[in-house]
Amino acid sequence: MLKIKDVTLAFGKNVVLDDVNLEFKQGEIVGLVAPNGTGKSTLINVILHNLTPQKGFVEYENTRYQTQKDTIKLHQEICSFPEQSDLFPFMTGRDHLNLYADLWHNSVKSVGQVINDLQMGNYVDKKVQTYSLGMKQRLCFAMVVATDSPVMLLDEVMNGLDPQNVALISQMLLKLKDENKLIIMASHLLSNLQQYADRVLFMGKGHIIEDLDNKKQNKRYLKMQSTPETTKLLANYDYETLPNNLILVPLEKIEQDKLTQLIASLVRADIQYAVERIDIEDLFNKFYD
Ligand SMILES: Nc1ncnc2c1ncn2[C@@H]1O[C@H](COP(=O)(O)OP(=O)(O)OP(=O)(O)O)[C@@H](O)[C@H]1O
Repeated sequence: MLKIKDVTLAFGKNVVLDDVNLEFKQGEIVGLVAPNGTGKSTLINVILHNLTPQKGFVEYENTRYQTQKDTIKLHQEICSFPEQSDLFPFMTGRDHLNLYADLWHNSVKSVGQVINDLQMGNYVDKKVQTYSLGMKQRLCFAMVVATDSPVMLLDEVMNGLDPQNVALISQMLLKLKDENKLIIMASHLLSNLQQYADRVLFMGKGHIIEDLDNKKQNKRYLKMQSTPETTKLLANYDYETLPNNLILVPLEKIEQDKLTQLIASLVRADIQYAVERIDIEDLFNKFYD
């Protein structure tokens, strides 16, 4: 179990984390979602001990960052996504993977398997200086996988990837979850996160403003754009309008007859609608006006 206990971190007067408490379990994919500059990377840096909070602590499997020995132990268990600028241009991708596997004493997962899983065979033996942005990004992710560490912190792992690579990495994340890894990832790719995240933490003003169980979003809504015509049709219904002008009508509150009537009037007026769950993008619009 990874615990964040009473953590407060401020840069001068800018309180980025204000008494934050969180617990994370193995086998969980957790998305960190918030607008730019809210504190996602700061939270990841606190977990890594790159930043020391003014108050509170981080604890993993009953160990805190107290002594140098603790820090070494925790850094064997937690691996973060490297920056592309950390790569060595004159080394090959395979050299990087071997380096990370060695540093984290991974003797279980073979580097060959990681290369196969991430379809890197055709370029992994070339020097990194010949790689495109997307190839480097895939290598950085593969380096984390090669550590086989139980906790993986991924800050913007999908940046710069084409849809096929996004799908490949998403598939790999599910495999890692099956291997009982705890994966915490900051991402702005909300529809992608929705496909596999177990939990989504929305951050704002120093706090976790919503801790969403993404697997239990069963409620369905009738969704449509807000226009004078739709608001007139909905005059006798309960609904909410998000800042992006999307109307959400909760279906659980409408009787069957009234719903049939409403849908018939939407069809007659040629108004586009959908019946869906509330998605992460809708919630983003709701929370960040
Ligand atoms: N080293 C630092 N010194 C001073 N302020 C900092 C420092 N690092 C981050 N901040 C501030 O902390 C706040 C949170 O930044 P952080 O990088 O954690 O946001 P983020 O949610 O990860 O943003 P993004 O989506 O842009 O990556 C911002 O106001 C930022 O300016």
